[in-house]
Amino acid sequence: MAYEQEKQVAMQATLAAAKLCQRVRQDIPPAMEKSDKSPVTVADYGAQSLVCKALGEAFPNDPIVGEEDATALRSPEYEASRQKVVSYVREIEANASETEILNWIDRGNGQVAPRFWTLDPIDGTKGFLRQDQYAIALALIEDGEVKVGVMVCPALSLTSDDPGTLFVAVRGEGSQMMAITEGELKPIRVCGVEDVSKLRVVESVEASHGNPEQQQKLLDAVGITTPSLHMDSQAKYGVVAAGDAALYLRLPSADRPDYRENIWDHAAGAIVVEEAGGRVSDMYGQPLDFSRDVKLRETRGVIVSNGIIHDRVLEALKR
Ligand SMILES: Nc1ncnc2c1ncn2[C@@H]1O[C@H](COP(=O)(O)OS(=O)(=O)O)[C@@H](OP(=O)(O)O)[C@H]1O
Ligand SMILES: [Mg+2]
Ligand SMILES: [Mg+2]
Ligand SMILES: [Mg+2]
Repeated sequence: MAYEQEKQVAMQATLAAAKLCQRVRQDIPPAMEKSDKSPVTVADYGAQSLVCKALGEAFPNDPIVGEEDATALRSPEYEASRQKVVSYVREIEANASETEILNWIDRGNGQVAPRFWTLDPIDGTKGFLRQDQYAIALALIEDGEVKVGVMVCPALSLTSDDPGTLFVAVRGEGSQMMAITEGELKPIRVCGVEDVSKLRVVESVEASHGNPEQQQKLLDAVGITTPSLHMDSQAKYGVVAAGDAALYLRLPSADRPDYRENIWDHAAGAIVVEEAGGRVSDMYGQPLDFSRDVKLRETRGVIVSNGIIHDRVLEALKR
């Protein structure tokens, strides 16, 4: 099977990161503020450290484009947070030094290349802080295409009482999911359409990450009457891939028309949905191009669907 080593390493690494995130969340972490005013926690740093360590060992030549870097954490001001990151990472990597742990985080400062990984160590940090949904999202991009994607959603329960679901996809080989404590992967498929009005839709929790008014107008135009589920992070892609929702809408925010999506916020989710039989595009039907830049410069809005209703949504958007 193609990319088998990449798939296994990515799964092990993101599961270790998920374990760290769950540990941090038991202790109710405070958030630090980044220069763009968005939150980051010791779990974001710890998760990035663990995933980058594993990838660096298995694939030393692959750059990693990660969301976080250790600059703030190295400053005297964040001494206490740094110590916490070190202590949580050492619960999993017992012999790691502080220098190693910070250097692993900074492995995520790689550049887009013909083959590279993109990592969101915690997607949905606000959800993580609220005790809601979040995801550890990792994808391999090669020759202009996402080839492997893994998302661990430690607070998402789809199969059993076990909270925690892992999604994984390899290009051309379908998508799978498993309950994280069970360890057995099962194929997943998007849902069909019997009655459009009853289709389930997922949207962001944070109103500013989309355009709730426009999204509601669009749903009215398509004829969907079921109230949307609001969920943080790429878990939204997971529920579409697993057939629990038919549509994920993310129209450009009216307050921030200049905002461009980051590749790590979509790459893993996109391949998981596509390989489950769904479709991912921008609001004009254009595919998302993860191979050029850290930002999806040409992408306006993101539409994720079971495939069947995609054109109907794009048509309604045109109108
Ligand atoms: N204005 C704007 N528009 C679109 N997207 C934005 C915007 N601001 C931030 N972000 C990114 O949203 C990521 C979380 O997305 P979600 O859809 O999960 O939002 S939410 O969790 O429901 O708030 C979040 O990812 P994380 O930083 O990893 O949490 C951000 O990268
Ligand atoms: Mg963030
Ligand atoms: Mg994110
Ligand atoms: Mg993040």
